[in-house]
Amino acid sequence: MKKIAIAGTGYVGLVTGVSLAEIGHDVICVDKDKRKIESLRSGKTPIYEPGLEEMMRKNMQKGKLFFTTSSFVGFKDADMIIIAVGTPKDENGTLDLQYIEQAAKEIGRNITKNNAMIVTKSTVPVGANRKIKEWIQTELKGNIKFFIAANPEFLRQGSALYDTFHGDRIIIGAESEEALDSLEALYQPFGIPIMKTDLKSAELIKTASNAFLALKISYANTIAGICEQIGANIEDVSLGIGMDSRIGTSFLKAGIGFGGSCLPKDTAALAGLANEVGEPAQLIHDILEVNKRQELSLLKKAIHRFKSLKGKNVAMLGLSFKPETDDVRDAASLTLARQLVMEGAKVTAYDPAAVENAKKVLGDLIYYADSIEQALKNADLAFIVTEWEEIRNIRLNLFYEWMREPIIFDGRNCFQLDKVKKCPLEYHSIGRPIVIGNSNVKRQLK
Ligand SMILES: NC(=O)C1=CN([C@@H]2O[C@H](COP(=O)(O)OP(=O)(O)OC[C@H]3O[C@@H](n4cnc5c(N)ncnc54)[C@H](O)[C@@H]3O)[C@@H](O)[C@H]2O)C=CC1
Ligand SMILES: O=C(O)[C@H]1O[C@H](OP(=O)(O)OP(=O)(O)OC[C@H]2O[C@@H](n3ccc(=O)[nH]c3=O)[C@H](O)[C@@H]2O)[C@H](O)[C@@H](O)[C@@H]1O
Repeated sequence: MKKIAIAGTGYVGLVTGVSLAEIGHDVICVDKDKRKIESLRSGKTPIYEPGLEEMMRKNMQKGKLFFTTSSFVGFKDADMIIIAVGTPKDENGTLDLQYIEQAAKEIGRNITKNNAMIVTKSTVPVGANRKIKEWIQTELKGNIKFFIAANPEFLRQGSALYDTFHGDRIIIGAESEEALDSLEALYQPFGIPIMKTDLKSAELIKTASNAFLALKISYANTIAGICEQIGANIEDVSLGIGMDSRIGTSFLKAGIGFGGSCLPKDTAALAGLANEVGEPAQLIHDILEVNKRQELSLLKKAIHRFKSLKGKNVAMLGLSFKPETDDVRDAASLTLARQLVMEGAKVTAYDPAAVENAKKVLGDLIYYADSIEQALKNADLAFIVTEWEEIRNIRLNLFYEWMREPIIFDGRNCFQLDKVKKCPLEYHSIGRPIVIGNSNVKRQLK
């Protein structure tokens, strides 16, 4: 078994570290963030990810998994170091490599083992692994040989552990056969198909994959717009398109747009790369344009419906960029909340996991509720932004019971239209006809 160090204990680093410990390696996770490391040492994961905390504690108890803030302690005698630090968007929309550079230099200063493998899991622009090699080399003491490899990560937040053990493929890119073979051996126990390639191809596979997923969503959202104009139903249209096995049904779900820390950022990075190398790539720019419009499409419908939202009590159900995560990075909820407030609305939001993170971004711009009921009480209209199970399972009559006016703008098409029709609701969704439900309504919809 190898001694493996991980730089960065975010979604990717922590899940990777826990999973490698689970298959028997000795893992030490290094992070600059003292609070995170303290929390991890006490057995608490700072992120919400199903099954992760239990597996982490088990491996800590077995003595297979450690956490430190010290690069020296983490990297000094590691056989392999996996870089999993963040690569956020910089002000030009490209991937910011400052944390990668710091980590690479710390690795260079601290590695002692000859033939150590330095593996980059963070999503990086094409060419970054070459830079990583140079950054390590500038700091190396003595004549230590090391290998670099690109090993992009494809896990999804909310199902990160499941994806690590059941992913579709593992991509490894390296300059030498030795490095490729060593990584192949590491990943064989996961029983997932492994593809070996060169460094640049591995790097490009990552951003091109995320941009393709984003493309499918923007395509579905574009078709949803057409559905609204002609009175068709996007749910059926997407299903019908996706039943062609060459297309596939996944990632064709129309909604309020894609968010999260990766799809928007990686699509922008790919568009940036195309610009940089002088390759026309309007298609990739359009993916982002469609998404920007989509985030505000429901708001437009609400403004059209009410003429003005000034003074309206608006309930917002869901803040995270998708269910089963507390992450609000690039979530549609943020754009929508800000815009609603600009329109003069009073917004009260509920989310089962993401309120604390949303508060860090939105502060007291909006109100936060402890329950769906509290958010909906006396609301003039409600937006559904994230399809948490709890939200999908609301008994439809409760909208009527709790809200001042049961008028819903559903950004995730949570409810079937024939069920809505039986309830006293006004229901607007994405790519489907507006439904004015059962007229057995005590209050007249204004
Ligand atoms: N979140 C996701 O679902 C996925 C993310 N990725 C990519 O993986 C990378 C990491 O993403 P996340 O885990 O979401 O990031 P994150 O922001 O959750 O975590 C990054 C961690 O790195 C730490 N860090 C920064 N500089 C450091 C250094 N020099 N040494 C040690 N630790 C350092 C930070 O304190 C932070 O805890 C990004 O490039 C991202 O694009 C790839 C696939 C999935
Ligand atoms: O590089 C990354 O970080 C990861 O980015 C995405 O994973 P993630 O951001 O966790 O979330 P997704 O499940 O892809 O959802 C992204 C957004 O698209 C939206 N979406 C997804 C699917 C769909 O059909 N329609 C749709 O609007 C979701 O609501 C969400 O806002 C990819 O799915 C992962 O493979 C990749 O590893």
